[in-house]
Amino acid sequence: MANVTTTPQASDPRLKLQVEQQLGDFHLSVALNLPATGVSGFFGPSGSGKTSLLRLIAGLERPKQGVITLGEQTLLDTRQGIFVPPHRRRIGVVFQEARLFPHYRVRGNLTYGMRKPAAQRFAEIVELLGIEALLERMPGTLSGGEARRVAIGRALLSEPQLLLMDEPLTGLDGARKEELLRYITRLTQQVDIPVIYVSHDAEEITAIADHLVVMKAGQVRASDKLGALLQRFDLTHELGGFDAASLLQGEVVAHETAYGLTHLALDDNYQLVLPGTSAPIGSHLRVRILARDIALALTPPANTSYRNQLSATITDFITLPEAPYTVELRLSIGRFFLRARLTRKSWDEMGLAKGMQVTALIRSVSFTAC
Ligand SMILES: Nc1ncnc2c1ncn2[C@@H]1O[C@H](COP(=O)(O)OP(=O)(O)OP(=O)(O)O)[C@@H](O)[C@H]1O
Repeated sequence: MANVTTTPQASDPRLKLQVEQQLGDFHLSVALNLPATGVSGFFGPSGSGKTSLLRLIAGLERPKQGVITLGEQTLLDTRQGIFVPPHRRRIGVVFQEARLFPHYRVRGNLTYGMRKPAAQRFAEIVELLGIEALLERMPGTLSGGEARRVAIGRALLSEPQLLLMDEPLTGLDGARKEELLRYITRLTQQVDIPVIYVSHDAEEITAIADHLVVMKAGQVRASDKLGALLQRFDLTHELGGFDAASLLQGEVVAHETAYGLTHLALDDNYQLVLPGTSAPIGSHLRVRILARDIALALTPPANTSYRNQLSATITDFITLPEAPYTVELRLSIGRFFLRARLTRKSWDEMGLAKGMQVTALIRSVSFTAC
């Protein structure tokens, strides 16, 4: 797909912002550098300031004080009196609700505001979002998920240099939510436009984000690669608590079709067995595993139904004050890291300690591809 931006080094921050804003009793105070590529998730509880921050980036609000730059371009500099209005920022915004024009067909909604070069990409984007069959329909006849897909298509066809998505799955039921999340994930992998994705749902954000910004009470609590933040004990509560998880990425190397299993190579030494996927051999896949779905053994057990037995080292552990009877562990598996959680009783009885070699036992069904 055509690239609407120049291709900066991945390490170059694309969006830099430093803003202060008072909204009634709420004070937003944020300094951030976000990467040029991939999906940056804004995550935090309701009222932490995610939407307010998004509105500042889009130019829908003008902060009292701050600087926002996107690549080489200054969008805001209050000291120099620079404020680029929203329609000149080339930032696509997808809100919680689709906000389509009710009297235009889907095709008209998509082409409204479409920049000329994007016309060649029309068919490609329509296909990517699976909305070919909807082009002649009126917005009022679309389901919630379909309308969101059209809204995403419209934002993309305006050739944005940055795409903002504010809780695009809100209000959809389980199946529709999963379907739209799949479309969005595929889209963000194929369209070379950085995305900021706002959500308060830990599972949703870990499925889609590459970089994560954790917001709390108008401030940035943490900002880093998602995989790195998921390993942090101090963010356990924020990032899912009981559902704390790790991510692993690898290459699909085999499908056991007779048993509905897929083999994923993390590197030359480590392979995972997962529920079967349709991902082609050679493609890369990201999988999520909950800390509570990992068991440990001191030696590799024989005759077990665990399909994954991985040699691991305990690199760190902690007992969190909110869960005194469990032990949170970090395991290294080659160059990869996994979170695990055991009862304190197992930890004591097995005589576990930092630096010990163990076998991590994981059922194949515990992995979710994302
Ligand atoms: N114009 C405004 N005037 C007064 N208070 C405001 C205004 N806009 C936002 N706020 C307050 O700022 C806080 C942050 O709101 P914001 O919508 O950014 O949070 P959020 O993290 O996106 O929450 P949610 O997940 O519920 O959408 C809230 O307490 C909200 O009531």
